[in-house]
Amino acid sequence: MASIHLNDVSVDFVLYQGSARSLKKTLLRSSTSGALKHDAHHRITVKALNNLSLTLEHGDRIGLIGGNGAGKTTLLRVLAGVYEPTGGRIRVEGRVTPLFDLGLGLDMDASGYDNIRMRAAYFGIDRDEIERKMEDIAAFTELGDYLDLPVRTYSAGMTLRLAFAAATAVDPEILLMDEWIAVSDVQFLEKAQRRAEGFVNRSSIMVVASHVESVLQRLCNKLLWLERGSIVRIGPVDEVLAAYHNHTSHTVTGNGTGVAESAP
Ligand SMILES: Nc1ncnc2c1ncn2[C@@H]1O[C@H](COP(=O)(O)OP(=O)(O)OP(=O)(O)O)[C@@H](O)[C@H]1O
Repeated sequence: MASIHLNDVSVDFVLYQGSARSLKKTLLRSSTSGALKHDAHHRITVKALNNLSLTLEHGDRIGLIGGNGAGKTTLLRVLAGVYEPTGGRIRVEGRVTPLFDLGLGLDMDASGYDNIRMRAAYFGIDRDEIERKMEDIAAFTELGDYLDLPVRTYSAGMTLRLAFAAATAVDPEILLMDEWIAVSDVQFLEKAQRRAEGFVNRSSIMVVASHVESVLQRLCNKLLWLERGSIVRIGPVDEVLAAYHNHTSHTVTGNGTGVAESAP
C-alpha cells in the first residue's frame, strides 16, 4: 500500500545574486515569494517549504492550492525526489510517477523505444511485460518509425509525446501532477488527459497542484492550502476552498498573501 510521510520537511534555496540587501528588499515587496532568511553563512535564502509534516495514504487525492510562490511545485518536486529536503525527513513507499519535468531522465542518444524500455526497467518492470505493452505505447505516441531514431532527432513536441508515453508506460502508485497536464498540442492534450484521468482512478495516491478550481473539484477528495511554504489548512475540497475564498476576499492590504512577512 502506498504512503508518504513528511516529518518537519524544509527546503531552502540559497540566492547567490550580487546585492543581497537590494535583492531582499525587492523580494519582500513581492507578494509571491517564500519567507526570506539569512543562513549561517549570511547568505539570503528563500524558505520554499517550512517544517512541513504530513501523511498521505491510499485513496488520498490531494489538490495543492495557494498563491504564487506558496511552495506547491517545490513540494511536488520533493515528493518526486527531484529535490532533497534541506531539513526534516521524507519517507515515500510506492512507485512514483511525476507527470512534470517530463524530459528529465530521457537519454537523448537512445531511441524512443529504448527510452521506454529503460524507464520500465528503472521501475523494475519485467522485460516481457513491457514488450507486450510496447505496441499500445508506440501507437499512443503516433511517432511511427521515429521511435527507432535517437531522441535528439525529435522536435520539442515529439520529445514531449515520447516523454509522456514513457512516464505513463507503467501504472503509477503515486501520481504527481503540476497544473494537471501541460501540453500545448491540442490533439495530444486530449489524449494525454484521457490517459492521465485513467491513471488518477487507478493510482493509490494522487497529488496535483492547480490554480483551476474545476480541476481540483473533479480530481481531488482533499485540498492542502499552502502559503509561504507552510500548511494553512488541509481538509475536504469544499471546506478548504471556502476558507481560501474567504481569506483572499479579505486580503486587500498587506503583502497580498495575508501571511506575515519575515523580518526585513
Ligand atoms: N530553484 C529555485 N531557486 C530559488 N528560489 C526558488 C527556486 N524554486 C522555487 N523558488 C522559490 O521558492 C518559493 C516557492 O516556489 P514554488 O515554485 O514552489 O511555488 P508555487 O506555489 O509552485 O508557485 P506558482 O503557483 O507561482 O507556480 C518561491 O519563493 C520561489 O521564488
